[in-house]
Amino acid sequence: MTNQAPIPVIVNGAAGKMGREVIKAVAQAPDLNLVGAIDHSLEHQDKDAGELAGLSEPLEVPITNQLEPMLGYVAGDRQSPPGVIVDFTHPDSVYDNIRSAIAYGIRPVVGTTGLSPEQIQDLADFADKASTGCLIIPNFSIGMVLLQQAAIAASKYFDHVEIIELHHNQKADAPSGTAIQTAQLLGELGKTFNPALVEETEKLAGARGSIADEGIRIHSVRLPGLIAHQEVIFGAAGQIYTLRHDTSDRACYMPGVLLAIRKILALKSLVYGLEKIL
Ligand SMILES: NC(=O)C1=CN([C@@H]2O[C@H](COP(=O)(O)OP(=O)(O)OC[C@H]3O[C@@H](n4cnc5c(N)ncnc54)[C@H](OP(=O)(O)O)[C@@H]3O)[C@@H](O)[C@H]2O)C=CC1
Ligand SMILES: O=C(O)C1=N[C@H](C(=O)O)C[C@H](O)C1
Repeated sequence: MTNQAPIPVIVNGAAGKMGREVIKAVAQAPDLNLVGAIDHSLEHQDKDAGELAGLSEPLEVPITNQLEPMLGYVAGDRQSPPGVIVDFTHPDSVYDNIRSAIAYGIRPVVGTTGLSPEQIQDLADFADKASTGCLIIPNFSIGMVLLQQAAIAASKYFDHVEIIELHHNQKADAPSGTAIQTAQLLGELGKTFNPALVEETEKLAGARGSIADEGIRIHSVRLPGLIAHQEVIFGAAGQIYTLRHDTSDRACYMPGVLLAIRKILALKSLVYGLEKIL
């Protein structure tokens, strides 16, 4: 047991599916202190974050849509460790949210997907200049890290691979951040995947999915009833090797989110991917 003051945590996207889970997880962690809950939706302004998240007791933290005043308030508290903001918002807002947080010295733990490689590089440069930790984690579940590691191991032996990601149909971005990261991890091995055997014609545009930089095809499925699922399918003569990860509850992301909040205070730059902090 240490006597260290709890880490102040702000949740952005507090009324969303992930935001509500994060509020519950932070509220139950004795070394963390939920100090702010932000959501742009006017519907939820001034509601108690704990009650909105389904906790039986209020947390006395009202939802607000005022990001910058909240960042300023937490940055001004010199008695506590540096503040952390957890972002599960929207691809359209996440870049600006991260820049604002870093400008105030508040460490961003980012789950929101949809950032472009150029935006991530720009944020890495900004975090470097500010000597401020920033974590961008396309997938917080340990099962996905294990799937990706297994895919990296398999790719040594297979030259053909495609990815199918399946999500609920309220997801804004496609392909998923996780699928893009999985293709990047395989691409980093410097291998050319999927050498074409015939000239292919798409009779319907998109029939063969999108092609990530690494030549790996990604197919996106969106249906009600799904949460988040991914298959990485390797093929070779006479055999198929399939890796699959399924989520059945968003609670699966919370150990990774809490780990990221605790680890970010020791970082001075941007780190991408949960596997780098395990
Ligand atoms: N890294 C990971 O492990 C995971 C990442 N994700 C990603 O997290 C993001 C959020 O997912 P999810 O919770 O399912 O989505 P939701 O739509 O359920 O939640 C997003 C919330 O953020 C709000 N919001 C949108 N824009 C802003 C903004 N500019 N400022 C503050 N709040 C805003 C939304 O309000 P409104 O609905 O009114 O627009 C909503 O309440 C997605 O990018 C998703 O891909 C999801 C699961 C796991
Ligand atoms: O929107 C989601 O739900 C998810 N988004 C992330 C992604 O785009 O990879 C992580 C997980 O797949 C759930």
